[in-house]
Amino acid sequence: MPQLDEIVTEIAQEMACYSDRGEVASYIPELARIDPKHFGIAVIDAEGNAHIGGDGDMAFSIQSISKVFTLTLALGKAGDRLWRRVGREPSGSAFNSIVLLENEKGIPRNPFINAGAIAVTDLILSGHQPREALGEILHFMRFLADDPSIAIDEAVAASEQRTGFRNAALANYMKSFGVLDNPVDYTLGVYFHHCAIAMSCRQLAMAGRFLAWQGLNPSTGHRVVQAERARRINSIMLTCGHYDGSGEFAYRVGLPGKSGVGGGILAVAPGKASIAVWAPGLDANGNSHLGRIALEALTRRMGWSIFGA
Ligand SMILES: NC(=O)CC[C@H](N)C(=O)O
Repeated sequence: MPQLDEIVTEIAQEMACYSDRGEVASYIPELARIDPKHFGIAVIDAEGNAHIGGDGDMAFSIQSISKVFTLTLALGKAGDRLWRRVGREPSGSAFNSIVLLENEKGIPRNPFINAGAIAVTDLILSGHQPREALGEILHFMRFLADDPSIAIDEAVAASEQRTGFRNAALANYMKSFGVLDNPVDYTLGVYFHHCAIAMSCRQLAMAGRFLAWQGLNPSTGHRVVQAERARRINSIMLTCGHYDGSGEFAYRVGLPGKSGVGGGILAVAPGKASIAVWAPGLDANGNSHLGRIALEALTRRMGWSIFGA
């Protein structure tokens, strides 16, 4: 698709010129060192072609984007039982907020806020050692992206482990309601490490293909999940994937998407493309500032919003 190639190149050039790039996450010290000038984009189209722009092959910390893949694994393990320990409604509050947990008896609003993702990680961990659970998550990412080189950035994991007091508070609070089965330290250790997986936009867009093609890996025809499950994961990405910025993201971009504080966003144009962007500067909700602007430009030019051209 030559037109798509041109659009991706144009967007990468446009993003390089922006001066307002948002603020790099500083609460994880290792992420604070990343240069906000980076911008990467990867679009994998229906023919399986990868269109790459800017730093689209540079690895970054995927952070909360990993929550899409842990949710997929946990649903594979527990099916609808998962929804007994986590909800699927937007929270209307920050990704690391604790306020709703008291009223809702330790049941997090959705699997993408930190509390929800910690509860999902705890479910994956049950019956395993932390090392095995982490191995399963990493193996799944490598399999989906068809790339065995994907690895965890240990410096990022250690950095968050040292400073993740708020996540520890969320986990202990849920534990007090009996929502977590495993020792809090074990669950948090696996959570911090899967957030610290490093991937490029190309690798992330590859890994997201099953969500754009009804649960199938389009290049092998291999089924990752049932079509219904892919559709449902997409719906949660649309309503909850950007925390308290999910409404704005739907309004401007019009695709299911999941952000991470490393500045990445995975977005899904069903039947059309799997897309990843990366720009480390964040907006007030902790979502990539330029990443959202780039996705808005892409969906507008391609007519890809799920709400119409
Ligand atoms: N929004 C995010 O990417 C947050 C993930 C990060 N690891 C945290 O727990 O704070």
